Amino acid sequence: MFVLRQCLTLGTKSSVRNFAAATNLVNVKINEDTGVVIMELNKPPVNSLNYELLEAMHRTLVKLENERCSGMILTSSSPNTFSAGLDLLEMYKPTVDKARKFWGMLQNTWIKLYSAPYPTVAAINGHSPAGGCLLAMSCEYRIMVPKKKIGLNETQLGIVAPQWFQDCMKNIIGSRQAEKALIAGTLFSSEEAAKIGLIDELATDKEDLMKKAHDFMDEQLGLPPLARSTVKIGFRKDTLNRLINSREVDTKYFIDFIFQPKVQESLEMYLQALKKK
Ligand SMILES: CC/C=C\C/C=C\C/C=C\C=C\CC(=O)SCCNC(=O)CCNC(=O)[C@H](O)C(C)(C)COP(=O)(O)OP(=O)(O)OC[C@H]1O[C@@H](n2cnc3c(N)ncnc32)[C@H](O)[C@@H]1OP(=O)(O)O
Repeated sequence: MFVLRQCLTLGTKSSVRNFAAATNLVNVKINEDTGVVIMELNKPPVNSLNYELLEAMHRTLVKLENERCSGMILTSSSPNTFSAGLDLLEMYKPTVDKARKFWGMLQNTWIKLYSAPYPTVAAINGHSPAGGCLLAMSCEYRIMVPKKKIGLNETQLGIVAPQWFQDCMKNIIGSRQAEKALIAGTLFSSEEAAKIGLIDELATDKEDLMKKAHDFMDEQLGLPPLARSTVKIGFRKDTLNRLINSREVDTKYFIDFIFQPKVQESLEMYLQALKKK
């Protein structure tokens, strides 16, 4: 399998097809021999997750259900950032309708990604705060380049990571570590994240990152797919159902929370600080 993949990636026999996407916010390539898909987030400069990017991801995930997709590697085209998390502009002075639509699409995308039956790997080639960390945590396996930051830093911004973000972290690093990290809003270095198990492997550089992602995929493709996915969904169903059964309440929390004047003030200050950097 490894040799076959090397031949394919080195281009001796090009069987990689661009997956027709309605936008260029995600670049999607499917290897027609192995069925492995690479989904590259492509919203410069930092892949902040606005409605349009989430919608493009969601549409791709739906489309993959009807393709011969055997696995998916999620990565980013940005040189420095995997994803900067939710687009703060979606939360800063939106209309209620816009905020509701945005949150609904975030929920849709997360449900699809978290419940994908095929193996999913986050090839984290840059910083991955907040919603970026959520995307990475929703994959089954995480590999990260050195000296970048990852974590649910919401508390530090004066906002609260939603319950399902928190659940994802708890499922990966355990309740005690997650409680400490969430209360403090810790952003871990790649090296620290590897120590506590928030990421599974450290890569030496971007080339090594993709090699390791394909290695993990090769291992998974050797397993009986139905047994594999049944176990995966068994582990994830409580977390999934917790959101699925309370989507409306979760949306109401979000709307009530972001429309508080203090939260809007914090967002404004944070946005200004980011612009001044
Ligand atoms: C009871 C409670 C119930 C329910 C919960 C209710 C509410 C919860 C609500 C929200 C949950 C939110 C989760 C989130 O994801 S919030 C987003 C958090 N993200 C961050 O804190 C990251 C911010 N960005 C950075 O730290 C950096 O940009 C970086 C490290 C990712 C990359 O650094 P660089 O130096 O490479 O790039 P910059 O110069 O900083 O940025 C370039 C450019 O991009 C703009 N930008 C950055 N991040 C965002 C973002 N998240 N949204 C929008 N825009 C962003 C930045 O301002 C720069 O813009 P300009 O080029 O200056 O115009």
